[in-house]
Amino acid sequence: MVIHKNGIVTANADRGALRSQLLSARMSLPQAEKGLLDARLCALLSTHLKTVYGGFLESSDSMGAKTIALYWPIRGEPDLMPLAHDLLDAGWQVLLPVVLEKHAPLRFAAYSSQMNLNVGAYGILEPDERDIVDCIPHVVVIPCVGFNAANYRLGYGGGYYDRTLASWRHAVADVHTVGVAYAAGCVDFAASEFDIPMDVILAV
Ligand SMILES: Nc1nc2c(c(=O)[nH]1)N(C=O)[C@@H](CNc1ccc(C(=O)N[C@@H](CCC(=O)O)C(=O)O)cc1)CN2
Ligand SMILES: Nc1ncnc2c1ncn2[C@@H]1O[C@H](COP(=O)(O)OP(=O)(O)OP(=O)(O)O)[C@@H](O)[C@H]1O
Repeated sequence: MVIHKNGIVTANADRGALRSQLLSARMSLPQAEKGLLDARLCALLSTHLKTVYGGFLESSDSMGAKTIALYWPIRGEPDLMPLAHDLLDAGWQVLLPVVLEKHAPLRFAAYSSQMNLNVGAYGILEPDERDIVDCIPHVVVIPCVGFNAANYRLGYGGGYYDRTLASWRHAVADVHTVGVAYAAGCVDFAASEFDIPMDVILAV
């Protein structure tokens, strides 16, 4: 048995039970509180990007614009889309995940402010597949249902981000992975064989 510090109790290695308890806790976060936390997380991510990349306006260099993969929020995930618009204004290319095929790596498509999004797999809004780009993003921001002290994350159990990062393994040193979560998502669990730790977890 594992007693997590936020009071959740699960059997050892029961990722499914942990996932569903974390999800119901996250979905019951009051809207007003969520709004404040999301604004803090946008500010934290923005500061982090400035620290790593030296200011938004230098997002273009001789190699072209910097690319960042965000996500369209579902199931009470932090909403970082307000930051997407600031990043676009500052010259970043913003990408969103597209599930073209189940049990396969994610693809990423260019997002722009006025675009219409389609309802994709799992009911998640995503850009049209004609906007898919083949590049590996400089930064991938990954929502976490839970995370542990060693920067491993728990997602929805599809293994999509793990498969995607594994598929970039030859270039993975160039991809900066940022897990984002609410602090209540910090729990103890053992990493599984496919789990790839995040470079950084930002939690509010
Ligand atoms: N906002 C957002 N978009 C994202 C992700 C994400 O984590 N967040 N993804 C990150 O991967 C991908 C979608 N991944 C998903 C994986 C599983 C389920 C899902 O509903 N799973 C079922 C159980 C799985 C099964 O047994 O087949 C469920 O929860 O009921 C949803 C999304 C791509 N887009
Ligand atoms: N690189 C990979 N190759 C093959 N299967 C993989 C790979 N990565 C993960 N999987 C499979 O995906 C399934 C889900 O993995 P896991 O529980 O780690 O998902 P998750 O990280 O919570 O989900 P997600 O990344 O979609 O948010 C597991 O059955 C695992 O075997």
